[in-house]
Amino acid sequence: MLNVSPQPANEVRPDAGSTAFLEIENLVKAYPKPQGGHSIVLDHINLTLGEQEFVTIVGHSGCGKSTLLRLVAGLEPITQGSIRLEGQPIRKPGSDRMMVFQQYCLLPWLTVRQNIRLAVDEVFESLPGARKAELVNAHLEMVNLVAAAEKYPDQLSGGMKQRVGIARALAVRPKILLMDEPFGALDALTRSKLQQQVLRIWESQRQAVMMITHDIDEAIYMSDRIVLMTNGPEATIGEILHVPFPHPRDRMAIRHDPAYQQLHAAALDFLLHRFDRDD
Ligand SMILES: Nc1ncnc2c1ncn2[C@@H]1O[C@H](COP(=O)(O)OP(=O)(O)OP(=O)(O)O)[C@@H](O)[C@H]1O
Repeated sequence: MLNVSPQPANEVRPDAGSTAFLEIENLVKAYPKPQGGHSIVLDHINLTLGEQEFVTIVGHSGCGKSTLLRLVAGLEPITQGSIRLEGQPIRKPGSDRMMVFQQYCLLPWLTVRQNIRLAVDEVFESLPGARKAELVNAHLEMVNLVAAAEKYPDQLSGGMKQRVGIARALAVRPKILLMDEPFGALDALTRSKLQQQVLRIWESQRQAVMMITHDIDEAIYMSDRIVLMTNGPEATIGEILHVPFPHPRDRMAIRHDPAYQQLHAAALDFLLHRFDRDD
């Protein structure tokens, strides 16, 4: 039987074959309280990601998952500790770290093509126009949106909007893709199709991904490691589950593997028994 036993949370290693790429070390994030003092949201987070690794972050609502992603994106200052990408401390946002949000954040007055082109224009300012157009076309194709390229966001379904968001993020060739519940607003069927589509893209062009999800099946299907966070305040990494299935993955085939059931049970046990939460 495959080993899915959790790694101790503070001995986090990238997968074999990957180099240490993103390093989060003793990361603390605190926010000031209105009545004075601080509330610590994230407490001593240690995590290392390989440059081709797909990691999911799972934890109860409010534990600080989005905060962690925003810190990696450089959207907020860290309180203590460090985050380094290829050895360089992250201090501000950059096109090497692109975010995809649950709510699609497309500009409604621009077409699908223009939404993607805008990002390409901003990041590859000096690239010839024809080359930028090629990049946009390649990414429209990647997410099967060529036929919808001249449509506006309000003419698209939720799944199509999210595909635009993903194409826009990938078109600027980030070193790491940060996804905050990217399928959270979609119906089950669209969600399942888009999970598969994103996984196929990732399998063909491997890059570092950090993705937040509340869905254990999604985490097992898509990621190499599942980072389970303890409850907030002062949340930290409680456990990390290694997903042993090689890529490309077949959703139905892995579901029948005993290791799948074991992983599922381990994640549920963590969330429901060891770090339960009454909302
Ligand atoms: N700018 C801020 N100022 C003060 N507190 C904040 C700020 N941003 C987030 N928090 C607090 O940090 C905690 C973690 O929030 P965060 O959104 O990161 O959690 P989450 O795990 O992503 O939640 P969910 O799963 O519901 O999206 C919450 O208690 C939240 O109220």
